[in-house]
Amino acid sequence: MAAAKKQLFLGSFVHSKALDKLEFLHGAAVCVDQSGTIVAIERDCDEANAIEVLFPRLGWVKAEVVVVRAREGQFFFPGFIDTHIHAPQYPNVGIFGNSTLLDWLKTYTFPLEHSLSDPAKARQVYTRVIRKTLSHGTTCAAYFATIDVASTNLLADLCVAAGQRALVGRVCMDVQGSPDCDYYRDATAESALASTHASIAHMRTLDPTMSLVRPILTPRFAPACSLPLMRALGTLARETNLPIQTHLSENKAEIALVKSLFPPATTGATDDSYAAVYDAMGLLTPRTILAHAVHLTAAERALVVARGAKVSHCPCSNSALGSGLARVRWLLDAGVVCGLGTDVSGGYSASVLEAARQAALVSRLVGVTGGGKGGEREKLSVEKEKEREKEEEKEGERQKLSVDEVLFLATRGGAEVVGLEDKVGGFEVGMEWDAQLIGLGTVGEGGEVEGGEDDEGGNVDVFGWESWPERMAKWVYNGDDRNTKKVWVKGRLVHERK
Ligand SMILES: O=c1[nH]c(=O)c2nc[nH]c2[nH]1
Repeated sequence: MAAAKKQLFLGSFVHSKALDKLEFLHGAAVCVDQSGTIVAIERDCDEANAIEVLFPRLGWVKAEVVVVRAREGQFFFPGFIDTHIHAPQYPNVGIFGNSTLLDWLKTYTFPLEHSLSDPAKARQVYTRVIRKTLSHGTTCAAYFATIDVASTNLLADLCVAAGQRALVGRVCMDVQGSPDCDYYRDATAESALASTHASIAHMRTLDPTMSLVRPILTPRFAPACSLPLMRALGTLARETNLPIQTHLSENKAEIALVKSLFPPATTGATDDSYAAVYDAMGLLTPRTILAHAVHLTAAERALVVARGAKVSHCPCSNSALGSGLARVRWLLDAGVVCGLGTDVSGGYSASVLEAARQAALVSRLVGVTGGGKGGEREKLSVEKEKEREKEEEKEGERQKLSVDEVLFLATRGGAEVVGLEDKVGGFEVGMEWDAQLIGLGTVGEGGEVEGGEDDEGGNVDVFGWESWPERMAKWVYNGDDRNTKKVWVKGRLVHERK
């Protein structure tokens, strides 16, 4: 369902123009037609100008247009794209104890996912996770559901009803005892495939033009999938052009497990790396989303680039489960397209803004732990050692992701990861109006927050002397859903903070 009316948005607009460059448009106008498409963007244009100049150009009549104004200090920003989130795990956010990936799956995750074959529970959880993510400005999410077809289909139904753009994947996992999920798995590769077809068919009927919701093939991760299942999903991807999502190289024990389960002689892979297993199964495509990619080797990175597969960087989860520090600059340097994932509930928050904040912070740690290089260190003379230290310091600095960069990953980068870069992620004529209205707190002369001491600005206080880049930094490092005043998808208002 799109916007029913023509809309004129007025005020400040901020979006990414390049990885390291936010663009600020102040006193601007954006026209959005009934289909939710941006049809005009005009700088230095107030309401009177828009009516006088833009409307005749568009053949619009004033009476048919709804006007939405950003107040002084507020700004429109593209909706966030969560490139990796497990909808059924939402009730577990923040609950992970001291576990690491494989024991976390067994202790916390599989029992919860299994329980969502209860339709009432699935409805409760999925309704909540959609509302929660919309309230944080997530206009598009790549969701893992569960192995249950009915509740996966329900997730897709609820996304359409709530107006959230989504890729919805029925999880495929047919391996017995690896890792320890006999009660929660597909009985065979054939039944996994049949269930996948059933949920694809449902989504094709639900949204035939895939204007909001589309299916995505979802082999959970190599240790939970048989070779016949992975091979069949690779073939299906080739035949249908459907996107794929899976996990790659998240945790060292997982990587060791993959090496032991899939020696190259069994897969026909060129080497024993994790990425090579997926490649041999036809699962590395330009439409593949690889979550985590924390411990990739240089050869795996080159393979990912060669296949055009994309990476979902999940810093909250990587830190919570102690998986490691993903080297995002190292990935970007090689041309890997990256976006951000909350990875609920390995990740403790459903907020992409939190993921952006953690991406910035983790990149600073990558910088001080060897510039993303690692490995054996050659012994050098004192002089040469000093030179090396200087070089490493410089390289460490370069690992840091700026505010502009993490906001790019949260929007434009994410759009490319989910294959929607022509539609969403920025404000351009021809793109769709997936946007959020952000409001920060304005501190008055007496130190009070204008509009009242309620949650007007949430955790962000703006004193008025900050530059716009500084306001963006305050938002990234201190903002939350209290700053997300309104959210639109395809021109439709899907969330409003009361
Ligand atoms: O962060 C993760 N969450 C999961 O649910 C999962 N399954 C396999 N590997 C995984 N990693």
